[in-house]
Amino acid sequence: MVLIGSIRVFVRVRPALPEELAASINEEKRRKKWSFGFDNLFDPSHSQEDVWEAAEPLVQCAIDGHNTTLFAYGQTGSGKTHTMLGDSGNEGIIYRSIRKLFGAKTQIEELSKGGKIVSLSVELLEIYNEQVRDLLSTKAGGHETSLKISGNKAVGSINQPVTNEAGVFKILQRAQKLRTVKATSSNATSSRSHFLFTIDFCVTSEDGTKQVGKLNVCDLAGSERLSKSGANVTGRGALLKETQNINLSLSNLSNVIEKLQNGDKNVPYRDSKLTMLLQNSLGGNSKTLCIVCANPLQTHFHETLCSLRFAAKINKVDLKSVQNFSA
Ligand SMILES: Nc1ncnc2c1ncn2[C@@H]1O[C@H](COP(=O)(O)OP(=O)(O)OP(=O)(O)O)[C@@H](O)[C@H]1O
Repeated sequence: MVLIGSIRVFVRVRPALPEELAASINEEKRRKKWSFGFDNLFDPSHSQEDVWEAAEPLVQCAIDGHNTTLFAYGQTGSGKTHTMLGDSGNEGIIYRSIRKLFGAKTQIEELSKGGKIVSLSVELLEIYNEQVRDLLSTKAGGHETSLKISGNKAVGSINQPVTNEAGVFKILQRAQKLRTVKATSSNATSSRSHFLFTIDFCVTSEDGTKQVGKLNVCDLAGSERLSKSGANVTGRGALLKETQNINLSLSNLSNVIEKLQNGDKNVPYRDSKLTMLLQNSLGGNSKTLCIVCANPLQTHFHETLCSLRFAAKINKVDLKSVQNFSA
């Protein structure tokens, strides 16, 4: 993959889950076809390893000193958390990125050659109901405190220096437990917040020159129609507010990317916390990969089509590399 230009888009259609299989048998096939162009398409037979192999060059870009962002977008329950975080034994992109950095024949060793000093630090934030929270806070209830943003930084957030794989895994696992997750009508463990994992690199040469790079990996909260989430039911006001906030910030993200693609000077970064924090990592010389996740069932056809339209909007590819998708 040649990493020139701005945004790459992969689409990943997850397999039907055992409990969904029975429901999908009687689904009527649609006749109408839509065609979209993407950089990569993963069907249900593709593994975490396959997705990692395609995403790895982007992680390498961060190590080489670029501001790089990978984010997962899609309907609730479509496989974003599975793709970005995964489970032990079936790890997703964040865990594999850390292994790439610190594992055998490490990138860190490579970077440290010739007396260079490599320092790394990790930041873990969630954006819940348009409030930025620090998942690395160790104060009791500290992760529920809302942080202000100045420029594109969460004021007072912890940048935890890290030196080894085990250390990063430990803080990541703790942060995952603190993340706001709730049951919705579509997903028993739905992430109700955007999860932002950032690793900063700084390589200082003997003459004092510094090379910095940043890798952001975001597991975004799932988009969902109010009726499907069950949020419009009386007494579920909190869920309604969450769903509205999630949808609003995802539509702001889409607007920002569209304006960047069009070369517009007025990019509405300040319209949501997510785009404020990602301001320096979208556009310009940054490298961005969006993994659009999709549910394979016909019942979710409209949501899948919306996600694919979002993907098509941000991924203006030339027709030579078009792959077809029909739903
Ligand atoms: N490629 C896959 N292979 C097998 N199972 C998968 C795959 N992708 C997702 N799943 C399973 O599907 C379910 C929903 O996935 P996941 O929680 O990752 O969705 P999500 O998009 O993060 O949802 P939300 O936005 O509600 O948090 C989980 O049980 C997950 O293990």
